[in-house]
This record gives sequence, structure tokens and C-alpha cells, in this order.
Amino acid sequence: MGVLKTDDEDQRPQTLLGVALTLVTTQWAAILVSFLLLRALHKRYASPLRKYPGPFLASVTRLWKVKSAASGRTHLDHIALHRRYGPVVRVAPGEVSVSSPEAARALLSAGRRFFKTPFYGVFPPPENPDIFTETREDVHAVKKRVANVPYGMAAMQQLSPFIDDAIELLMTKIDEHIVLAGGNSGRGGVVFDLGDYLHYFAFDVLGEVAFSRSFGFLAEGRDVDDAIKTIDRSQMYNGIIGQVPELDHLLRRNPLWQFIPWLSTKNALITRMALEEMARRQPFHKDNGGGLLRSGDGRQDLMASLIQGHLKDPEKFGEGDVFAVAHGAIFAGSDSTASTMQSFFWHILDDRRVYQLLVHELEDAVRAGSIPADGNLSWNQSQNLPYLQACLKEAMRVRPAVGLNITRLVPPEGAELDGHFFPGGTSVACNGWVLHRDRDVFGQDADDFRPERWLEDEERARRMERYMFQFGGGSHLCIGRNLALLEINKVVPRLLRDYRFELAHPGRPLKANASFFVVQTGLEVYVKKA
Ligand code: HEM
Repeated sequence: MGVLKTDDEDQRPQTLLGVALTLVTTQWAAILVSFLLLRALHKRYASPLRKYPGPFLASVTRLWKVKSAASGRTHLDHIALHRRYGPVVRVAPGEVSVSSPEAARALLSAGRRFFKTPFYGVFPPPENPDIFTETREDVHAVKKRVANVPYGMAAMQQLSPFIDDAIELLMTKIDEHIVLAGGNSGRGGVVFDLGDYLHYFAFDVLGEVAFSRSFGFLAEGRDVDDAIKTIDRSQMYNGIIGQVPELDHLLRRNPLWQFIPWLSTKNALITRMALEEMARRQPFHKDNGGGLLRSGDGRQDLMASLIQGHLKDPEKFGEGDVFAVAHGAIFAGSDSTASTMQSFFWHILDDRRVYQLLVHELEDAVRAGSIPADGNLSWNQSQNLPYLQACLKEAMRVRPAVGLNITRLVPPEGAELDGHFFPGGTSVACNGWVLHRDRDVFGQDADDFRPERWLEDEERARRMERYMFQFGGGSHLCIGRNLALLEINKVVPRLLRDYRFELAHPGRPLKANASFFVVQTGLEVYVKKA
């Protein structure tokens, strides 16, 4: 039964607050929608970035970026965006993407004070950032100075034996596979997932280089403990939530997060092994040489070099940094190197003309004695294979391993890039997949994989080299590029010299999912011994 109101109650004059409360309680949905609409319109039209074109959704909310990252197609989205809207595109209310390689060089160059955005802070561990995730530029510079020593090419050459061991294991696995699958018979050999094995190889090399321990992926021929899958899931999270970094506090940095085991990387094989290795080498002390070095043959790994860096200046490079930098190397260096090798193989096998030229270059080099007829090649021997080098550069150009944008913040006073003035605090993004398709720099056929472009004209090749961003640039240039290139330059010619390959599914593109790196699958080949 309803409550009867008296005449007195109906006639009582309402206060302003009362009116407001009644409105909010009865019309809350309409008010919320109006508020969001006004906020969106304000973001779109009151911003100094309003003059830049782009998708409508992107100008009013960061959801467009989230959607693009979640689709795993950011690299392709950005190629399409710039084709449609031109050289500067608004990709979020406070962010533009630039397609000009000249603008990207300025954006990434050291000294221009375009610092990393909070995107990077989402990558774990937030409590002890490594060189990749550290957004405080001064702290980053100190850490990078220490870590630069073990990552230099000279130090990397000393790590060559680790790579050689992993190559031998990879070859053994391919040989076993050929025998198990019925020998060297059949059409072009037996079907083999070369992509998976290159992935295992890249991870195992990093385990050896960083901690003198193999993760065992090659030996077992599988993703042990789903460790690679766990890293890739975590990278997907970083890529998506990194677009709205505040959300990380509600999600992964939320104490409840640890109860969702498949999302936590804390117990993942790679982290477990890194922690064990740290514990085994403690206490860190300069007289504890035996503990720092690999037991037995005395080869010095990355962790040992980082411990030495720590001992020289414990204030600036703490114990936590030793762990963070060695552990971070696995995350930054494995999917990236694997993706680069997969792109290389897919492109050269997709174009039989290119493949035949490569095989002939290697055969000629063996005949001329400039590379050995068996065993591994050295860095220098690989550098003397110009067509191989051109194919590698072309693969890194057309399908660079980083698929998400590299973003930087404009310094508070604002800055000009390629003739555009951006106010302080604007995020400016660039994407290697877009930059490397610039027709002015790379030619009208920039979309095509054509290694010859690197060999036609030395001056043009130098200019193209200047605008390659596969390893980033400036003060954040990839610290692991020497290692990655050494590894690739050793394993790729060895495989090409000792086996013959054919795509198992000609014309079928690789499946590519851009989390931060472009994680690729589907590189199945026929393989037989050369
Ligand atoms: C072919 C393989 C690789 C590619 C294509 C690659 C690509 C890149 C790119 C584009 C960046 C810049 C990212 C940015 O500014 O947002 C970067 C940074 C970085 N890379 Fe690599 N990388 C590779 C291999 C490696 C390896 C093997 C390691 C370690 C062992 C490594 C460790 C790092 C680190 C620590 C950074 C951060 C550098 C800084 O901010 O100062 N990378 N890498």
C-alpha cells in the first residue's frame, strides 16, 4: 500500500540542493552520457592537436589505441592510418603518430629531451625497472653505462662459444627430425616447424648468455613449462594496458593479481631460473670470482659482468639492477631475435629467386675458401656475404621485430618535429613498419621485399641505413643489437649452407601478433640436407 502525502509536503519549497539531488537520482543516466559526451567533445576540439586528422574515436578516447593493441595488428593499422590521413595522425586525444623518418630521427635522438612515456612503466618489474622499462632518463643513463660494457661487440665475441653450442644443438635437432620423418627423401624433404625452433634457439641462447644456463627448449623440442607462452601473454598485457598505464594499478599492481596464476610471471621458468642463478652467486664479492663465472670452463656470462659492474659502483647499480637487467634481457632479446630470423626465412623462401641467389653465394664462398665448408662461421666471414647481408637488412626493413609504436613525450616547453610544433606533454609515436615504407627514402617499391636495393648504389644504401629503426635510436638504441646480430649472422648462413629449405605452404603469410614484438608463427618448411 502506498504512503499518502499531505498537502503540506507537496507545497514545501525545494532547496537548490534538493532539486540537484532529485535530478541526479532520477536522471543519472542522461547526466552521465552528457558528461561523457562533453568531455569527449572537449578532448576533440579544445586540444591543440585538433588540427591533425585521424579516426574519430582516437580523438576522443584512448580506446582506439587499446583496440588496436588488443587486435595484435597495430603495425598494420598504422600503415593504413598514414596512407589514409597523411604524415601526422592523431591516434589518441593527447597523441600523434608521425610517419616521416626525419621526424623519427629527431624524436629518438639523444639530447632532444623527448623522454619515454609511462607506457614503459607497465613492463615488469615496476619496483626495479631495467634499462628498457626505466623512464627516468638520468637513472636510465647511469644503468645503461654499466650495462653497455658487457653488451659491446668485443664482449659479445667472447660469448660466441655459447651461441656455437646452441647452433650445434639446433642442427642435431633438425638432423634427428629428418631421420625420424623418413630421411632425406620426398619432395623437398620433411616438414619441420623452423619458426618454432628458431624461437627455441633464441631463448636458449639468451639463457646461456645471461646465466650460463640453457632453458632446455631446443633439447626438449617444445615450450617447456609454457614459459614462452607465459612471456608472450605477459607482453600482450603490457602492450594493451600500456596504452592506459593508470589501469596497471588496478590490475597487475593490485595485490589480488597474484591469485590469477596464469597471468603472473613470478613463478615462470625463466624468472625461477634467474632467481636461482642470483642466489647461487651470492654473496657478491670481488674475491668470489669462482661464484661469478660459469663453473667448469670459466666463460663469463652477462650476469657475471653485471655483478662486476655492481661491485664497482654498488650505489648506482644495485643488486636489484643486476637481476633486473639480466632477467630483462630475456624478455627484450628473445622474441625480437626470433621474429627477425623468422621474417628473414619467410621472405627468402617466399621468393625462390632470392633463395637461389643466396644458396649460390654460399656455395661460391665455400669454393673460394672465404667461409668454411663445415662448422660455424665467424662474424667476419658472415660480413663478407653481401647478398646475405642485403637480405637480412631487407627483412628487418619490411618486417621489423617491434610492432607497437615507440612513443616519447614532448618536453614541457614544446618542440618542433619535421615542421610541426607540438606542445609540451604531447605523446609522439612512430612505428618502424611505417617508417621503413617511406617511398622517398626506400624507393617507390618500398612495400616489396627486394634485397638488391641495398646493393645498387652505395650512397643510397648509406641514406637508407640512416633511416632504419629496427633497433630504435638515440639514447634508447637497443643495447642487445650486437648480440642479436652476432647470433643471427652465425646461425642463418650455417643453416643455409647445410640444409635446403622450401616453404611447406607457399604463399601463406606468417601469422603475426604484435604485442610489443611481433610474435610470429607458421614458418613450416620442407627441409633436407644439402
Ligand atoms: C633482432 C633483435 C632485436 C631487435 C629487433 C630489438 C629491437 C629493439 C628496439 C626497437 C628497441 C627500442 C625500444 C624503444 O625505444 O621503445 C630496443 C631496446 C632494447 N633492447 Fe632490443 N632488440 C633486439 C634484441 C635485443 C637483445 C638480444 C637484447 C638483450 C639481450 C635487447 C635488449 C634491449 C634493451 C635492454 C633495450 C632498452 C634500451 C634502452 O632503452 O636504452 N634487445 N630493442
